[in-house]
This record gives sequence, structure tokens and C-alpha cells, in this order.
Amino acid sequence: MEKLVSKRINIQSVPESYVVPLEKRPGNLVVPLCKTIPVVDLGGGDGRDQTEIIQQILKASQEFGFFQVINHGVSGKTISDMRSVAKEFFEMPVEDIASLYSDDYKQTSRVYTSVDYHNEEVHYWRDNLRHLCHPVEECMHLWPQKPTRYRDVVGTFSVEMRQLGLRILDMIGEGLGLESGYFGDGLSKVQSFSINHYPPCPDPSLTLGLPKHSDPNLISLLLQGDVYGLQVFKDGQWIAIEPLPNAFVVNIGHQLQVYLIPMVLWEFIHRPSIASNGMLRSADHRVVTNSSVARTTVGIFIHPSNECVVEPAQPLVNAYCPPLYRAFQYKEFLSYFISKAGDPEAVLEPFKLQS
Ligand SMILES: O=C(O)CCC(=O)C(=O)O
Ligand SMILES: [Fe+2]
Repeated sequence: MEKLVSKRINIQSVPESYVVPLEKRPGNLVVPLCKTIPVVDLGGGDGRDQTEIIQQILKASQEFGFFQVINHGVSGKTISDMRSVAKEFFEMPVEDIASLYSDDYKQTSRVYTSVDYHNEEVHYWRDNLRHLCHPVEECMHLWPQKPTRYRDVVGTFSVEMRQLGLRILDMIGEGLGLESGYFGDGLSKVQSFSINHYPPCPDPSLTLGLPKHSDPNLISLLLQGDVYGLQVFKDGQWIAIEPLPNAFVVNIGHQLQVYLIPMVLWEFIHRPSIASNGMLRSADHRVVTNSSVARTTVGIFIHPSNECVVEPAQPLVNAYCPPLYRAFQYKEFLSYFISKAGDPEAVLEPFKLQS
């Protein structure tokens, strides 16, 4: 309980252990409004056909590793209930939140703070609630019981978000020429749910809510709410992701990166004009804090099962387009990812094949 940042609500200065090294500080917090990530309208009500929507998704994944989706089919009520319950959870008395605290990352349902509190050099300004959320009926008994409607609201949200996540994966698969359902089964078997809470911080120029990282899983979907904070690293610059009401921020995780890269090389060889901007990637991102309002975000992470073997998609590999990564079990990747504290430069290294 001592460790939760939610407890530090009235402090006047940032404790030393939260001050990030100078070179990693957010610097001046000007929000570059001119440049933001692509917004993909999944509704298609404006005459675009499915192929066009898929191309927008692939292009955004290639250029940014990030995009937002609107008209995505998740109901407005599900979203507003989820946002309220997420806020209500972190507004509960800190003792209630702390009763769910655990530093053991193997716990399938827990509250913790920062990233890896006991092993990290510096702490980050966030508390997190995380648990598995699929299949809902098998894991719901492990979820918090307060606020009273927590289980109902999170259950509905998790089911609707799974449909959306699998639909986006199917669209990516279709765009790459993979058979429908390619990312079903083992590759998307596990789904986890996360509420991030970033209380107001006395000096946002000294801290980060989350350090530079990229996500280890297949694909992530985030309900950002209405407060700025998430930034993506592109072309040497941090770009703020504009909060759009009712939109989801989608980002490509490392596992999808392993699948997609061979295809980009193929595109590059056969259609260089389309693929000259770089590779589909799991982009680095971070969270900055602010001094005036708490920021609460809700994430859904789709992962392979621990035993699932991840390797470049066989139909996409050929003589012109050799695999860039060796096959590995997802649990092998995850333990390496954790040992490197998510360092984006390092995490894929042992899995790369020599070219
Ligand atoms: O809260 C956010 O804006 C981003 C969270 C995030 O990147 C993560 O949980 O991996
Ligand atoms: Fe992330």
C-alpha cells in the first residue's frame, strides 16, 4: 500500500525514486497537434469497401505501428460503463485497492504499481489492475468484487473487445493474403485486461507514467479516455496520440511483428512503391503524466498461449523473403522480455536469424 502512487495524492514534489534520468525525461510537454496517428473508420459507411479499410490498417501498421479505430461496433454504453467503472475502481479507498496488491507477476489477477517495483532503477507514476479476461466465465471469479458492477461491466467489455480484436486481426490477415482465421486458435488464445491509473503528478517534466516500451503480445487495444498521455516514437520524435471519445487505440505487438515482417520484404521486392516507408512494427511508446487530472486507461491485450509456437507465417516465407526470426514458444519470449524489462532494443535479439 505504501508503494501505490494513488496514495500520493497530496504531495508537493516528486520523490527522488520517481525522477527519471535526464536523457529519458519527457522534456517540454508541448503536444504536437499537427501530427497524429491515422484514424481508421471501420464502419465503411462512406463508400469505402473492405479492401480499402484493410489497406488503411496495413499502411498505418507499417508507418506507425499504431492507429485508432472509430465506428468499431463496440457499443457506446459498454464504453461509458467501462470508463466509469475504471475510474470508480481507483477512486475507492486506497485500502480496498491495496487489498488486491501483489508483486508476483505470475498472479493472474492483481494490483501493482510502476512496472517492476523491486528491480527497476526508477519508479513510474502509475498503478495498474490486471487480470485475465477470456473466456469470461472461466476467470470472472478471480476479478475484483468492488465496485459492485465491476464483473458485469468488465465481462461485457471483454467479450465485445474480443470480437473487435479478432476482427482487426482477420482484416490484417486478409490484407496479407493469409487464410481467414489465421490468427485464431493458439495465437490469440489468451486475453488480458488492464486498468492503468496515472494520478496527477506534481512535476510531469521529471516523471513518466510508463517508460519507452513496446508490447510483447500479438495486438493491443486501448480505451484512452479524454486525457492526453500516450506518445508513440516515430522518426526520432515523440508524437502525442490524440484522445478521441469512444475510439480505441490499436497497436501491433511483437508477435505480430514477427509474422508481418516477411510480407513487407515481399512487398518491397515486388511493389517497392507501396512499401518504401519501412516495416510493419511494434512501435515504441511511453506515457507522460500531467499535473491537473488523473488519467485512467483501459487496455485489452491479445496474446498467444504460453505453449504456442510463434514463427513467421509460412505462406509468406519464400526464397525472396526468408524468415527473419526463428520459431519460439511464446513463454520463452515472455521470460526474455521480462528479464530485459521490455527494453525495445533488446527483446527480439535472441530470436533473430542471421541474414
Ligand atoms: O495507458 C496508456 O496510455 C498506455 C498503456 C500501455 O502502453 C500499456 O499498458 O502497455
Ligand atoms: Fe504499451
